[in-house]
Amino acid sequence: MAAIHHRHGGFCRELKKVRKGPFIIGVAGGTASGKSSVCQKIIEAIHQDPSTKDSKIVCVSLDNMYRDLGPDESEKAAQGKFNFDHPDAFDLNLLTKIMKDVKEKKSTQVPKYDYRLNARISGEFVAIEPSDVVLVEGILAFYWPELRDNYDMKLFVDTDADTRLARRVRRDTAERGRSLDTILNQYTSTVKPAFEEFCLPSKKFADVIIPRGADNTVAIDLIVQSIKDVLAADQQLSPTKPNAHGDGPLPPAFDPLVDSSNKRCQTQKQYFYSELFYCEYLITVSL
Ligand SMILES: Nc1ncnc2c1ncn2[C@@H]1O[C@H](COP(=O)(O)OP(=O)(O)O)[C@@H](O)[C@H]1O
Ligand SMILES: Nc1ccn([C@@H]2O[C@H](COP(=O)(O)O)[C@@H](O)[C@H]2O)c(=O)n1
Repeated sequence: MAAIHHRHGGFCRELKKVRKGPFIIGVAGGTASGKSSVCQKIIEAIHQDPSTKDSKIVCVSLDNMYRDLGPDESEKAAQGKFNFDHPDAFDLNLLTKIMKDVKEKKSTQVPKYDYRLNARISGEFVAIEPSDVVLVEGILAFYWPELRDNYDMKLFVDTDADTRLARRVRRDTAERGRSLDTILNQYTSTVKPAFEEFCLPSKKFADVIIPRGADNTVAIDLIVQSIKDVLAADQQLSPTKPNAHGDGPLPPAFDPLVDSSNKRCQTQKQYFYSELFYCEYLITVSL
């Protein structure tokens, strides 16, 4: 029941024990499905809303977690023959360390990665500051249970393979210094088989599947609304906020009966969420 308790903590004081760190969202999907674009849209929407504009939201990309290659592997990579879509291509220790820092709301550093050199850029890092919401995106974001278990919400960006390949050709020729021949060889020899073996089966872990990626504004709006609800609940529970309710009665803003009687729900969307919260409240109290 942790997933229900922690997401709508206004109903349940146990929430404080369930999630102390940031709200962590895993975002998986095939290459060029639109994972980064979806994350960008979510971040923009949170920053644009006056009620959440001061919340800290950050994206950590598994693209920066590729491990260093040995000389033979580098040679293969230069020819487009190294399998960057296999779990072994990633630095799991680094990933684990960064997730630990992020969960504990500690500042951390993610190495910058150069796709032209197939290597980390020596001495260059992206700083990740302690955040309220952390998006973790990558083709294998759901693959490792130890990574997956950190997520409070899991999104799978589901874009058809033709569209993804077309986008990858455009992107990798323009931004990653690849020839068309190398891209197509890599795609058929490693990218596609690894997608089918490691990425696609992980779709079953998703809470929300987003067809068409960043074009799916309805799905993104719903996800953003859900994040805003979590941020609002966190604010209510924060001991530093003057309106924190501690062990007292439930705050009116989170009383499901008040919400479902529509006093606080001006829009249909809000009403939908209050109904959803009420259902979760009933499940919670019945356990
Ligand atoms: N909805 C879209 N329409 C057109 N191009 C898109 C769309 N979403 C992403 N792209 C382009 O496709 C490429 C891959 O998108 P990106 O969001 O980086 O995917 P991923 O993070 O899954 O690799 C980028 O060049 C991006 O500009
Ligand atoms: N040196 C590298 C490292 C990775 N790739 C490819 O990147 C893809 C993952 O990134 P997306 O933004 O597309 O999700 C993955 O499919 C790798 O094949 C690469 O080509 N070279």
